[in-house]
Amino acid sequence: MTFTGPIATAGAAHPTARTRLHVETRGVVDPGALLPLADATSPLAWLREGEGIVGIGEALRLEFRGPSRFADAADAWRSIADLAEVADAVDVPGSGLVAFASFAFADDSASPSALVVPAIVAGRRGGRAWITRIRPIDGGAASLPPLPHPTAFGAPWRVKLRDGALPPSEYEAAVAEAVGRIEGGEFEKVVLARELRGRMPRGADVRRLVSRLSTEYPETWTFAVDGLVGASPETLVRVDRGGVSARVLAGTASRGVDTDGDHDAELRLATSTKDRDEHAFAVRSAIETLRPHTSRLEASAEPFTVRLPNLWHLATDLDGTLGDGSTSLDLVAAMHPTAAVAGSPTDVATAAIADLERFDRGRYAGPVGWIGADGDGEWAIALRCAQIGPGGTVRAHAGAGIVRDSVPGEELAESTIKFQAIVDAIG
Ligand SMILES: C=C(O[C@H]1C=CC=C(C(=O)O)[C@@H]1O)C(=O)O
Repeated sequence: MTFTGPIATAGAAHPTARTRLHVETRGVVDPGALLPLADATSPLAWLREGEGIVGIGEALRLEFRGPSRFADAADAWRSIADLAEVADAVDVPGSGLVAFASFAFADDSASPSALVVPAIVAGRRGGRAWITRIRPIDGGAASLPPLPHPTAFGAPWRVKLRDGALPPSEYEAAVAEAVGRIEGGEFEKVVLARELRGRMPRGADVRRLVSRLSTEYPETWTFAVDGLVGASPETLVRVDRGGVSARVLAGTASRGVDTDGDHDAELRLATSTKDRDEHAFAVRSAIETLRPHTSRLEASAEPFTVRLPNLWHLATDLDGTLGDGSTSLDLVAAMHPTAAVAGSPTDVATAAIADLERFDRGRYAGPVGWIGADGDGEWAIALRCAQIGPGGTVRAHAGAGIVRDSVPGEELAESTIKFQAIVDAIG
């Protein structure tokens, strides 16, 4: 697929990477919950443990497609940040100029990757709250947008999700085929996903879904960017004043039904050769891609277990120091797709996904997050999520890492547990 270049859409009169933005951040009395400030039908949000940012309106929006989507977005952002006039009286991660972004998983996806600079950002971090107002300097609004007001959530709504592409029997067949190819030496690991579909009622308040996810999964990154809503436990990369960190996840077990069963499930996962192998591929790929950009990079010595309400994961934390002046988006470009969502080796596994899944993942398993004017930012892998499309269509995806010892029925069950976050929140 060929690159079509940044596509100017809403926001400023003719928004491009050359658009000059005026940005003002000032501290405010803590407004309490941030979500009631967000737009009801297309909220922008990045939340964890009661902190984060929400965006309202659009000052600038750029879209990117094709294999160069990350590099093009990174270049565009450098230009936008260089040209912006920023007065930031708060100076914490997320204050000042920020863009929310979400990228398609595959180079040939029909889904555009979007970089959205809100007209207003409301944030809270480390006990400080702020409001940022952003306007285009040329040809746009002459004054800053008005301060936002909270609005009550609209009526409750539910969506019944049904099997979409790769229904259970076909998913199991794809897993069996993948195991055969692994045994044949074609690749070592591939991550295969399946789809659920539904339709939201007209005018549904999407903040209800975001709110349910952040309440039920407070330790995850709850995000809403351009219709992509989810609660991801996996930090793709975080850059904060020269520090780089990531949380690699791969290897999953469902929670036990009682305390003893739960402890057994955790222990089985921590000692499972199959899960540790699957995890090792993901850690290796993350280290290999981050190392050239860091002057120091350390990984936790052993994988540890992370507990979510519905499942256990094996996790490894990476911590390092940026060595080459990369922005967080440059690192995202280098790291995507990790072995946690593609497989290993990356190229062969990515081709096998296209071949075995035979559907467009859209932004599922792509990077989602925010970037600031200095290039710092926080990015997750878009997991446990649903994409809300035109007319209220909903597409949700969940997958599992397939290795030599994978059993189709067990991988299907694992994908079902992973769906639980979004299925329970939406349905
Ligand atoms: C591909 C997904 O999860 C990845 C992240 C954590 C654990 C995974 C696993 O155990 O297979 C997957 O690699 C998904 O949630 O759709």
